[in-house]
Amino acid sequence: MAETIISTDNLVKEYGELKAVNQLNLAIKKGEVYGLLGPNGAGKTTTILMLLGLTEPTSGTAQIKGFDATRDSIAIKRFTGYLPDQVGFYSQRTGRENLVYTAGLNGISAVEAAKKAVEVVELVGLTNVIDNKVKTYSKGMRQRLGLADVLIKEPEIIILDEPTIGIDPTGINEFLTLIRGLSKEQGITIMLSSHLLNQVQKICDRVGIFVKGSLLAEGSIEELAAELLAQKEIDLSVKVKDLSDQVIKKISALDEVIKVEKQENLLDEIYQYYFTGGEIDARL
Ligand SMILES: Nc1ncnc2c1ncn2[C@@H]1O[C@H](COP(=O)(O)OP(=O)(O)OP(=O)(O)O)[C@@H](O)[C@H]1O
Repeated sequence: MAETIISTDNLVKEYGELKAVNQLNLAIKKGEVYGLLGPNGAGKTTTILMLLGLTEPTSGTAQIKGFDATRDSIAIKRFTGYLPDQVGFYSQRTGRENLVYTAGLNGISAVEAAKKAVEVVELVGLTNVIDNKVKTYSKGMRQRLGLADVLIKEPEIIILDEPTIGIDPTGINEFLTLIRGLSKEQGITIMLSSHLLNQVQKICDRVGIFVKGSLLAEGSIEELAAELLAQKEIDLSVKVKDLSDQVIKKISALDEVIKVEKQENLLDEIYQYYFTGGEIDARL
């Protein structure tokens, strides 16, 4: 069994009356891709900031590789890369210049940084544009450059906060594949936050469902689905405009759908679908 590399113990963060993070206990294993899944405001960013020692817990502790996040944050930064949701680059400088500059800030010599920059841009697929100014990069390319910026430090752990926001669908798939590859091919432990289940389920070994500062459930997507949905019929009501009989027929034909029932009133039409779980939303 792999060792625990990221952990929190009854971690709490309060902002006045608000409990942004409430008695959080996490244990993330070395080499895992772990997804913190929750809606906006659930406390994901606050948790990440506490893990990195960038904000102090109200109570409880956060540790990475046995180092306390509050007391030993400098040690943690040496082996942990952090990709925030908005990565700041000098837009008038090229990708290469930005990488070499931040590598210098991390104590890497100019010669070494120049060499490593070539390696990491190859890994993230930016070789062709590395000498273009960052202002010409798309959001997806900026995220890749952000990842290159993190990789240049050769981290053992990478923490990403909502890494796919603003990227187009093709870019999202490529970026997620890249992240998964880093974990599986290089053994890097990945923790990422997201509010999008379909993205988290694509790449994460385990997922923690985080709502209003608390972890509601945790496990692989298969375990969570089994636990939450097994043998349960879900009654789903959807308000729609101009839904044709043909679409209703198609929905009825899905394996998961037990019954489709149309209800009408004067103001709107409500369609109810009964299904046993699974990927109905993705397939609609
Ligand atoms: N510095 C702060 N001062 C006061 N309240 C804060 C502060 N930072 C976060 N909060 C509040 O704490 C709660 C959790 O915020 P957090 O940013 O951690 O959520 P999140 O899950 O990352 O959501 P999002 O994706 O929207 O950032 C929110 O209600 C937020 O308004």
